[in-house]
Amino acid sequence: MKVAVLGAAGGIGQALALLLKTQLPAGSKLSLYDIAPVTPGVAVDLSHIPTAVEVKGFCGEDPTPALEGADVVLISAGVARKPGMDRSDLFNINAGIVRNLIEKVAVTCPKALVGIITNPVNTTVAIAAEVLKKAGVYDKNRLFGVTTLDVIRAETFVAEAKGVDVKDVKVNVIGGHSGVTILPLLSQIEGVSFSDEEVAALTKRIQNAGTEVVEAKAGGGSATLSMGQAAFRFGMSLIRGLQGEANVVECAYVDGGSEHAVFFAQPVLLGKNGVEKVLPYGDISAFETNARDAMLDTLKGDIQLGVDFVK
Ligand SMILES: NC(=O)C1=CN([C@@H]2O[C@H](COP(=O)(O)OP(=O)(O)OC[C@H]3O[C@@H](n4cnc5c(N)ncnc54)[C@H](O)[C@@H]3O)[C@@H](O)[C@H]2O)C=CC1
Ligand SMILES: O=C([O-])CC(=O)C(=O)O
Repeated sequence: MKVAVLGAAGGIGQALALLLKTQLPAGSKLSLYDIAPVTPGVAVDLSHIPTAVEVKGFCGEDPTPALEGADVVLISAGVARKPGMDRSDLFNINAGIVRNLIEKVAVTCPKALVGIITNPVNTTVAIAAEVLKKAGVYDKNRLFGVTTLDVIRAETFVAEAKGVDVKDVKVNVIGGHSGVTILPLLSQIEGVSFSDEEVAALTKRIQNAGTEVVEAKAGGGSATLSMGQAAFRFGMSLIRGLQGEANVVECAYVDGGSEHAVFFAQPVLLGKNGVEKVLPYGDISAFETNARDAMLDTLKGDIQLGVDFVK
């Protein structure tokens, strides 16, 4: 199994690379790429950790050597938010970065499963899809917007609020990955109940959790360590699916035939070809139905921005 991390010298990339180096299955290859010249050094640093995972680092303008033979590509290359910015403010810089990287993926490892972390995810995933379509290699089952951070935040905050073991809390988060497009389905969580006020407050906190970190870091960036963990969880689930493990389910932002929007985050069953099956997200409350319907104009607008960028 070969995993490539693009943006590997950054805050997310380094945290993710550490987790992958220590926990990928024995015999795996880890390939780190970033434009930053420090990247080969990050790989040398990690290579001193005694695990049976071979790690190589690449820098410069061309990611091709890092992508050769990759089964999974996780992309966190780009710029992060500062206080006062929305994720959409990152579009101007990150749209072109994702387009250029995906052009190389399309040529070098068109069959790889690709997880996009770079914001604004609602739009960058649409950009990636259009680039892959142009290259004639688009497979909707192999492209994912990584929304796992919303899931782990929801699970953490619910466990804290209800005083239950976080291991027992499973939350589906649907929609997209910004503001009102993030919709945690709190009504479905087994074993806990919430007042209307609690639902409103928890939903808002989960939607604004990225901003909570951006403000706490006070100009020093956005979530990196929790995102590293989230990307690791998602990347490992992709790998477990590729290896034929049964019942590997994650929420992700996919082109899954949703009635709501071309791309929509919902639970998917992962397998040897990426998305094995898009799963229904189940019954939702009146509050959640309203929130879902209210997000759709924003989400569709975000997606269209990506489509137009490539056209
Ligand atoms: N999907 C999600 O839930 C989350 C997404 N993010 C997003 O992830 C992205 C990365 O965040 P951080 O790691 O904190 O940023 P960072 O600034 O620490 O790292 C980004 C890295 O990308 C590299 N880079 C820039 N242009 C590149 C290119 N053309 N090719 C290869 N590498 C390039 C930089 O050299 C840097 O090392 C941001 O867009 C951020 O908004 C952050 C948190 C959560
Ligand atoms: O908020 C940001 O800019 C980074 C991000 O996507 C998150 O933490 O969810």
